Amino acid sequence: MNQPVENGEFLKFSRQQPERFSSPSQFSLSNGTQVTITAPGIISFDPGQQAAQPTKQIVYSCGVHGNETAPIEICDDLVKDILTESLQLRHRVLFLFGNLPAMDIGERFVEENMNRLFSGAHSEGEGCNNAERKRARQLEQAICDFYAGASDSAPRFHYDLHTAIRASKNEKFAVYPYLHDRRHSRGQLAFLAACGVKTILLSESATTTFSYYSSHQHQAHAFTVELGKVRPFGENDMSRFEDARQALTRLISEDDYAPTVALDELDIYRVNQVINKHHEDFKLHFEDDTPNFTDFEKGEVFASESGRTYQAEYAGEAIVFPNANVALGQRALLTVVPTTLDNPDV
Ligand SMILES: O=C(O)CCC(=O)N[C@@H](CCC(=O)O)C(=O)O
Ligand SMILES: [Zn+2]
Repeated sequence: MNQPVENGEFLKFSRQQPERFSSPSQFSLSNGTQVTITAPGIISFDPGQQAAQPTKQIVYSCGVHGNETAPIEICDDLVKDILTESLQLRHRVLFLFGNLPAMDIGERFVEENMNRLFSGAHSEGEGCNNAERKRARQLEQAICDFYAGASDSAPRFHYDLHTAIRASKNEKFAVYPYLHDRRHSRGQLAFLAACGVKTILLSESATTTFSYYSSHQHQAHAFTVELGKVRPFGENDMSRFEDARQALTRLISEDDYAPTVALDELDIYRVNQVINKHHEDFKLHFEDDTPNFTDFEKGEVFASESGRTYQAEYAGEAIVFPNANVALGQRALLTVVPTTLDNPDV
């Protein structure tokens, strides 16, 4: 059957003519790849007879924040390459283009930060069923259905691709969600390093982010991956994303892409403080253009609000994702301190 996505322009049609994908559809490419479109921005591929044994189950998500465009462009290109058969897959892969309305207005979100709505947070609180909550539910369901489509023993992966709001001393970095009783994976650190991501933040608490959802609910190897800085569509220097593009391509198209890394090549931090905003007068005590990973002296004040100040507990404690302009109750700042990973899993 002819494939109904001309020139592989799945993202373009998802944004401009979402009604084309208002009911689920399936079709096959001439190379045997089976395509399933569940909704605008949600498309999965199964290489069928061409699949490696064992197959991996890989999720690439992007645009959970609508203005983080470089990962959207990378995923758009990969989907086009698969649909036009210039890329042959060896593994099952699901692409999720998260927040289409926010992409259209070039903003992080429309009503609510979608990356605080997973693991059931979309259904908490009264009477709020906005588009971002519905989409978070739909994205969770897409992941459930996708992982259910292969044996439980097929390893699961989810890379939730972002770019950061501000400049960063370490341009590319990843958040490794809290693993509870599971061990960190050396192979995953090597894959991230191949993407150019050599700074890793080990989270030490449950969150309502997308990557934590896949990690905790589905035991996936899952990460929030920050590939650079937020820029409008068309204004990214894509040469800065070339390593990531190549590694993401190789993972889905090679039987067993298994890069290696020496742990001492990595900068590993653990999250020390998760500072939430509780009052409207919350303010940061450093300049707006202070880059991520700027470190502070012990006792220096990071932020304050009515009744509280937040300060460095360690010499060299560094800031990540500072943002005073978040909703009450949400994270306004992470602080991190260097650590080591003594005994990672394979
Ligand atoms: O640069 C910023 O302030 C935000 C960039 C971003 O969207 N980061 C993610 C991190 C999610 C995580 O902690 O795993 C977010 O804030 O949602
Ligand atoms: Zn983001």
